[in-house]
Amino acid sequence: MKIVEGKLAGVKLIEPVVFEDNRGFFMESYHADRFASLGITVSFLQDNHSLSKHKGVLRGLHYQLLPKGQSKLVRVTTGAIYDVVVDIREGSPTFGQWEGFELTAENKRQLFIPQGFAHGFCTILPNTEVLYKVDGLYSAEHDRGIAWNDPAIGISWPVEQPILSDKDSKHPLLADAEINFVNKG
Ligand SMILES: Cc1cn([C@H]2C[C@H](O)[C@@H](COP(=O)(O)OP(=O)(O)O[C@H]3O[C@H](C)C(=O)[C@H](O)[C@H]3O)O2)c(=O)[nH]c1=O
Repeated sequence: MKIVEGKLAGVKLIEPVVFEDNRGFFMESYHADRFASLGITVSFLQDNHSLSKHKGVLRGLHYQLLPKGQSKLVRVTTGAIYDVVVDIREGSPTFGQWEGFELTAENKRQLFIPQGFAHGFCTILPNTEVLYKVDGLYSAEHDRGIAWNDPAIGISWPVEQPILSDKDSKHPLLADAEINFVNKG
C-alpha cells in the first residue's frame, strides 16, 4: 500500500494493493495494523454508504463540531468523484485552503481526512457509490456545513451548476460558519 501526503497536513491519499486474477480483484479496504504503519491510528466507529444517481451531484462541505468531530476514510466502489477537503483548523497555516482528489472505482484510491477539515465531493459519473468510515458517530446537532461555492475558498469544482440538497444550498460562508477546531501544530 502506498501513501501520498496531501499538501494539507494530515490528509493522506492511499493507493491500495490490488490482487487481480482471472476472476476479478481482491483488496483490503481497511487493515488496522497496515494503516497504523502509515500513521492512521484512529478507531473507526461507523460506516457510511451513499449513492448519487447523477453526474454533478455535490454533497458538502460538511463537518461535525467538536466533541463530535469525524476523521474519514473515503472510497468509491462505483463511478467517480472529485473529493475536496478544506482546512478549518483555527491557527493552521493552511486555514481556508482546499485540495481536490479524483477517487474512482477504477483507481480504487482512498482518502484519509483527519478531524478539522470540511469535506465534500462532486460526482463525475452517474450512479456513483461512496463508502466511508468515520471515527465519530453521527450527531445531527453537531452537523455543520460551509457553502460549496465560497469565493474565499475558491474550489474549482468540475461542474458549474451542481445538484444540491436543500440543506447544502444554504450553508454559510467560511467566514460566518461556526467552527471550533484548533490547529495542534
Ligand atoms: C451523514 C449522516 C446522515 N444521516 C441522515 C441524515 C439525513 O436524513 C440523511 C442524509 O444526510 P445528508 O444529506 O447529510 O447526507 P450527505 O449530504 O451525503 O452528507 C454526507 O456527505 C458529506 C460528503 C460528508 O462528508 C458527510 O459524511 C455527510 O455529511 O441521512 C444519518 O442518519 N447518519 C449520518 O451519518
